[in-house]
Amino acid sequence: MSYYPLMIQLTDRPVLLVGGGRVARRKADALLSAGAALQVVAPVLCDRLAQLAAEGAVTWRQGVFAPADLEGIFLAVACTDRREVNARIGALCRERGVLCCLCDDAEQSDTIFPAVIKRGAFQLAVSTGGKNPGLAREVKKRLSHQFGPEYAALCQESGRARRAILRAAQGAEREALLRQLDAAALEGTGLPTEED
Ligand SMILES: C[C@@]1(CC(=O)O)C2=NC(=C\c3[nH]c(c(CCC(=O)O)c3CC(=O)O)Cc3[nH]c(c(CC(=O)O)c3CCC(=O)O)/C=C3\N/C(=C\2)[C@@H](CCC(=O)O)[C@]3(C)CC(=O)O)/[C@H]1CCC(=O)O
Ligand SMILES: NC(=O)c1ccc[n+]([C@@H]2O[C@H](COP(=O)([O-])OP(=O)(O)OC[C@H]3O[C@@H](n4cnc5c(N)ncnc54)[C@H](O)[C@@H]3O)[C@@H](O)[C@H]2O)c1
Repeated sequence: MSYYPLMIQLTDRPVLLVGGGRVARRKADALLSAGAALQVVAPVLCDRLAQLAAEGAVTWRQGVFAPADLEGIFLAVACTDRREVNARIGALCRERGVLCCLCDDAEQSDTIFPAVIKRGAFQLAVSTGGKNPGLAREVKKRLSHQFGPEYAALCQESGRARRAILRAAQGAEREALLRQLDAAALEGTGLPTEED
C-alpha cells in the first residue's frame, strides 16, 4: 500500500468520529484544529470529548454506530476498540463513496493521519505509511525544536512579499526575486542550504 500526501480542506466539512476513547480524542483534536464540523457517535465519551460535547464544539449521538450516521458525511474516522465494527464502517464507506480512516487498519483506509507540526499556515507532516506510527511521532517531536513558532510569521510575511512580486514582476526577473525571497526568509533559521 502506498500513500500520497495531499493537503485536505476540512473547514465546515461534516466528519464522523466513531468511538469515544483515547484514540478518538486525539483524532478529535486534530480534526477540530482543521475546522471540521465534527459529529461523534459512541455509547460513552472520555472526559475530554465529553467536555467538547458540553461546549458544543462537537455534536454527540449517544449509542453504537448505525449506517444512518454516514448520511451526508465527507470523512468517517473509525476509532472503536471493536475490529469488526471498524471494518463494517470501512465497507459501508466504500459502498457510499465516503472517505474513511480506520484506526486499526491502514490497508483498508482511504486516508491516514500523519504526525503534524503546525506553525500557522506552515505545516510539516510525518508519515511512515502506517508501518510505525510511534516513529512518526518521535521524528515529529525531534523536528519540532528545529521548526519553532517563528515559522508562522516567516511563512505569513514571505507569502505577502511573494504576492507583491507576482503582481510586479514577470519571467526571469520574477523567478530570481522569488528565489532571493526564499533564501532571505530562511537565513538565520539554521536549516542547511543545498550546498551544505
Ligand atoms: C501519527 C499519529 C497521528 C494521529 O493519531 O493523529 C498516528 N498514530 C499516532 C500514535 C500512535 N499510534 C499507535 C501508538 C502506540 C504505539 C505503537 O503501536 O506504535 C501510538 C503512540 C502513542 O499513542 O503515543 C498505535 C497504532 N496506530 C495504528 C495502529 C493500527 C495498526 O498499526 O494497524 C496502532 C496499533 C494499535 C494496537 O495496539 O492494536 C494506526 C495508525 N496510526 C496512525 C497515526 C496512522 C499511521 C501513521 C503513519 O505511520 O503514517 C494509522 C495507520 C491510522 C490512523 O490512526 O490515522 C499518532 C502520533 C501523533 C503525534 O504524537 O503527533
Ligand atoms: N490509530 C491509532 O493511532 C491507534 C493507537 C492506539 C490504538 N489504536 C486502535 O484503536 C482502538 C481504540 O483505542 P482506544 O485507546 O481509543 O480504546 P478505548 O477503549 O479507549 O475506546 C474505544 C471506544 O470505542 C467505543 N465503541 C465500542 N464499540 C462501539 C460502537 N459499536 N459504536 C460506537 N462506539 C463504539 C467505546 O465506547 C469507546 O469509547 C484500539 O482497539 C486499537 O485497535 C489505534
